[in-house]
Amino acid sequence: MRIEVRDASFSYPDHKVIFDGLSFSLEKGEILCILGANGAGKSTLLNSIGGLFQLSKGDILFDGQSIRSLGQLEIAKRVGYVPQSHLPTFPYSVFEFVLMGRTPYIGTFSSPSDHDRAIAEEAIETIGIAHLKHKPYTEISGGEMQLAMFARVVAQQPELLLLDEPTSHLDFGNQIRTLELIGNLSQKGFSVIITSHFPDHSFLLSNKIGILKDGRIIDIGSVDEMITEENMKKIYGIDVRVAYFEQAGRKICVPLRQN
Ligand SMILES: Nc1ncnc2c1ncn2[C@@H]1O[C@H](COP(=O)(O)OP(=O)(O)OP(=O)(O)O)[C@@H](O)[C@H]1O
Repeated sequence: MRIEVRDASFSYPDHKVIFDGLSFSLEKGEILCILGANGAGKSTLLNSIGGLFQLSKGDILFDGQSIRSLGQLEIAKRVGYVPQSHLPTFPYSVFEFVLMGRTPYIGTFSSPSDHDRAIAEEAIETIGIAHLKHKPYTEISGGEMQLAMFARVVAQQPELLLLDEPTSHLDFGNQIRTLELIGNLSQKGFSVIITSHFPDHSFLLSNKIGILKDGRIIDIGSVDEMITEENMKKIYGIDVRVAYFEQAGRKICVPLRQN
């Protein structure tokens, strides 16, 4: 699905403007990684693209159609959202939680079909959490919850994935496996918008980068163009080195000692 954000602005009810006049687009199968300091407005932007927050100005278009004209069910089928974190309320099993990803496809008075169950099983296998399947969702760790949310969104089979720091609770291995999975999903045609606090991860995803600062996308471009020592200083206020690391066969971005 092609996504276009057109002259978008957003303010919370306290009238604080979070972003103003944002415009960018994303083609089907592309990954856009939004970088920005704490409080820059990354989550607010994802919530707006997912139709959870209403823009104060401008528009968001899915394949040329304004999300204002799409119903909640249509958006729920097309957009999969993995928030930064959430509080579990009911002790569903992990399997039941993942199966909920099928909700937009199940009629109000119907139950999940064998097909829905098979898709949930497959998503659980893909994410590698089969060992958690029967555990209550309220009794798993933060990282396991993040993986379960990822499985749920994979079961949902949306066209656009909105991932708010999807690796923030994950161990070193699961971070890399999740990034690879995101890369595979984009190759299958999923469009992905991801926020991250790890510029180095961008070199593993080789995606498009947008920098959100002072309520604007100050620049958008390829990883090589955007992950530079100057830009990292501009966003995070620290000195970093960006260099080609031969043994890894890729560029890396590492912070320097600041004093
Ligand atoms: N419900 C709200 N009402 C008013 N202001 C809010 C609300 N939620 C967030 N904000 C403010 O909006 C700004 C952007 O918040 P947002 O969560 O989008 O930032 P972020 O870039 O995702 O931050 P982080 O990297 O810390 O997760 C912040 O200054 C925050 O304090």
